[in-house]
Amino acid sequence: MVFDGEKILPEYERAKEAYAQFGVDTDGVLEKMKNIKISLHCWQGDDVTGFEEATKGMGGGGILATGNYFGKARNGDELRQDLEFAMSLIPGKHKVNLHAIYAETNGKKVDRDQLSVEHFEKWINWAKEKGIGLDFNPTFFAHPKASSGYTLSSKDESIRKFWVQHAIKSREIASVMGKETGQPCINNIWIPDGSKDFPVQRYEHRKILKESLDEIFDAKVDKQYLIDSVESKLFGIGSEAYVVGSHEFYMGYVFTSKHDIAICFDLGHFHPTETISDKISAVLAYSKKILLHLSRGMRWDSDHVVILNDEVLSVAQEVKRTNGFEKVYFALDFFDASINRITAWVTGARAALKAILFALLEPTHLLIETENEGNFGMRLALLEEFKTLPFSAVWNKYCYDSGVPVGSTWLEKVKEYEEKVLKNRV
Ligand SMILES: C[C@H](O)[C@H](O)[C@@H](O)C(=O)CO
Ligand SMILES: [Mn+2]
Repeated sequence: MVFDGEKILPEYERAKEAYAQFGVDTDGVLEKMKNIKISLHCWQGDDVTGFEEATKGMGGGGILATGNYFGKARNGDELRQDLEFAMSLIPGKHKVNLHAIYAETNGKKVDRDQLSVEHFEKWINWAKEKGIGLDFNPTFFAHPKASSGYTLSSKDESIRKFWVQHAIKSREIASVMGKETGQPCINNIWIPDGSKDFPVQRYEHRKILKESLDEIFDAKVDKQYLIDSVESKLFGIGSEAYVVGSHEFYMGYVFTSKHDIAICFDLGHFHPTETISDKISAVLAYSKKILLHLSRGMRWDSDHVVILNDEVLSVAQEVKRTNGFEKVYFALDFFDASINRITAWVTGARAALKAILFALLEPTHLLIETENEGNFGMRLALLEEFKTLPFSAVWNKYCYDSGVPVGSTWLEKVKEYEEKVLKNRV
């Protein structure tokens, strides 16, 4: 299929008219898309391995990338090269999300409680050069001090202190990343703490976690460019019965903390029939910020590649309908090692952007009118009609304007990259 200006532009003009009939200004929506940022998670590029020699491939903490597709990035340069290539296929200017295990320490063993900004210099310089923002995550898994299943909620004071120190260091690193790139850096805390079978002491660990979080957030770190967030989970591999940092735990924590902390909702971290979309307006009634980890739960797994499914669409619609684009931050979180990793990134990012564009193109004002009139039949019928407006012509225009491949043509570029670059990584 060939996509060029001669095809894209007239199709867009027709789509523009179709949307205008419902009072939607497509040019205005495309302008808004320029401000939409998705944080691209670096860990899809190497199956969450990281660069620490001592813990490489240690896994643990419920994090498990399955599959053995060739060509995964083996070091910082390869990972940055792959990210750059993926970003060249994704419309818009986005961010990159790092984990502490992606520190570059020049072959020196630096334990996580000793990490500092110098170990992320290459990432920061690269981000500045590309004009992209960075986000950050302390890594509480794949480490001998996490092998008991408890980190920040550990009863062993030396273990707990180690992880508190790691979290404080991470906040310091994120704060500098934000300042250096001139864009807020979100430092997200997710811990794997929990147990396989039913514990009898649920409260004790939660009390300890609360104390650890207080210590972490009480530490004086410049917050001008730093956004703190905490992420809950329902269960993980090895923590099927009990997760210390549950949804209720963190909701209570962020709403009662004296510090400004965002809650992170991972789409794969809830009961299979529970939706994030309904939580957005509930939380925005109390909080100014939400971080979303866009993922796709599949039975026991929470980390499949994002696709344009009902839930991702509903999430984007809720953000639009609550006027929440300034308050909700979008990040990707999945890891699939069974397919080309660039394909995974690009598919997920393009799906998320499609959902956001679709939501922005919604004639919401008409839906509100019918709802206020109590005409719910009309609301339902309009929602169905809007699904077949010529969305794809606007999406193609967005890709075209952004200078990235239109339609499925990006897959040819991935094939070339696979041949030229990925196949040489043995
Ligand atoms: C690697 C990430 O931090 C991790 O996926 C976390 O965000 C999560 O969702 C764990 O299930
Ligand atoms: Mn997550």
